[in-house]
Amino acid sequence: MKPAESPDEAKAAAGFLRRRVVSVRRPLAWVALAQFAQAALMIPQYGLLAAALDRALFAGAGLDALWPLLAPVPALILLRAGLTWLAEVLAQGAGASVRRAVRDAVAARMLALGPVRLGDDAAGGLGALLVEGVEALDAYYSRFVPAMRLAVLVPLGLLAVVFPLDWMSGVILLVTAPLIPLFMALIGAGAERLNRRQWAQLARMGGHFLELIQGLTTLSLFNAAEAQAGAVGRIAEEYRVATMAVLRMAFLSALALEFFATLGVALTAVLIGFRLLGGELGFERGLLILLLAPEFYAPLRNLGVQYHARMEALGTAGRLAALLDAPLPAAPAVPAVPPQRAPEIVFDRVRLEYAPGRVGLDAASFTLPAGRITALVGPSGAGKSSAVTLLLGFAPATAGEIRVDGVPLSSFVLDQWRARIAWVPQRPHLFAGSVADNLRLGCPDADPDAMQAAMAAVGAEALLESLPAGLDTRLGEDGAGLSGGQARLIALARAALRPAPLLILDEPAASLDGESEAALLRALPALAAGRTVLLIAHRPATIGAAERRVRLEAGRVAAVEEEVG
Ligand SMILES: Nc1ncnc2c1ncn2[C@@H]1O[C@H](COP(=O)(O)OP(=O)(O)OP(=O)(O)O)[C@@H](O)[C@H]1O
Repeated sequence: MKPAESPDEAKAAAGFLRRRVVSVRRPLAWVALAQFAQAALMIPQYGLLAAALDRALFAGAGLDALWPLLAPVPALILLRAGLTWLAEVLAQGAGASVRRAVRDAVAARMLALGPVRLGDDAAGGLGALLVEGVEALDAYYSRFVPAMRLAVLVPLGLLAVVFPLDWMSGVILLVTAPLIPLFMALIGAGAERLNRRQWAQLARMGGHFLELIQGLTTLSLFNAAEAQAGAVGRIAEEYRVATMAVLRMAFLSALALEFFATLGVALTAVLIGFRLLGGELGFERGLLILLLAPEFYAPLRNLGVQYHARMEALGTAGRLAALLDAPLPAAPAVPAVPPQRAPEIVFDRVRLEYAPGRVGLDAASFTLPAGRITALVGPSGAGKSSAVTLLLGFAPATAGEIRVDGVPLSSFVLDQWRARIAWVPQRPHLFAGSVADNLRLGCPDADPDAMQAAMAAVGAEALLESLPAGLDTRLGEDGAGLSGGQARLIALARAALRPAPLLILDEPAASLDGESEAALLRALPALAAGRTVLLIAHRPATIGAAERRVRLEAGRVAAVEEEVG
């Protein structure tokens, strides 16, 4: 996804943030109430202090006379502290709940879109979006939204108190207050653009870092690690420049806010001072207004401080909105039930065009007969994986149709259809966890006996014996701790364990030694029993294990060979 730059995308970002306020409306209402109550208690607190000082200074009152005025003050301070704490806890809860909901939604969307539709996004960029991007939303909901409400409620409330006390001070507050939001809005537009740029740099840097880590071996071997590290360094420098621009803007706006707020307080103080001297205003009243004046500007200044939270959230919301609004594969109007038994699959003049000019399959017609092993063969780029991409529902056919027992593939609900498929991709992924955890992905309620049988079925008994804790052996991320061939054997056992009538194997013997390959090929008929098998194969031995061979060339079927006898 590109950085959110156009006005439409900026609007989508703001809409995205607003829509989510609704989901935390209740806790945020409580936050506003607690904060407003906390601010309201300031009035009796300062009122009592002003009265006590007035009596002490001008009426010579002793501690006995002042005691009833001062006694409630500590209780008011404690109560205000309690309310501040409560508002903070509630605000943090609201922020956390939005983050959780957005992360769940983004993760679900990524799963629903699948690898082909997500293809434009570098993994690092998506990772940054899920982690830092969602994190940036927190302060918007836990700080900015409450600050915005308080910036309206408290000044209005205080004006209602100050006007009856002294209309002149009321007018000064009323006139100077709008200058702060006005100035904020003026610099806001520039800050928004800078924040989006900063975010785009961060996503780019994430992508480069991930590539650097994933490709470390290749880069070291080609002596290119330094060049790549240099590229990361350059991007980090660009990120620093973008960040400094954001900070400069933040400091500039803070300076302006402080200036206007201080000016307002100073103006109020000077006018109160003159009128105190002239005897036009009582001391108690003047002092109370003077104590309240900074509190009048405080929520507005706080809003200015929290404004960068909005900018930061807007910087990532555009990308989150684009991801969450990306069109999902259309669900069938009248879903069909996918087959329970080995199906016959027909590709009927199927075309897959990933993007204009990027053709994976071109009017390809072939059949995978029910219960038999069909090999898709052909040179690299011929369209073999594209056929699998279509079967797995990661992309829809651009033209033509795939039928499963005569029913169009598009009439199945994707999840239900995928539940009927056992798949071993070219580079199978193993997750951090035990071997058993990885096997159970294929069949969640498989018991240890079934798992051992599955390992035996793919000729992996020797591997199982060599693992220090057998099925309970812990694996690192992406099967770290296993060789490529060992990881493939576990992925094959995972597919063997899955009770699915369609088995798709993408070059199953890749990275296996001769002995393991022979064991796997011996096990293949048992593995394939009762299933329709699609085998992508390059190696002659693997191709030989198939009963039918469909040769693809440049996305088209070049030949179909049937085993005789
Ligand atoms: N996600 C994608 N986006 C754009 N083009 C793609 C994508 N995946 C594959 N292609 C293109 O589609 C064509 C067929 O690729 P495919 O991966 O299906 O070939 P293959 O026969 O499986 O090759 P190999 O044996 O190397 O795996 C290629 O020209 C490839 O560049």
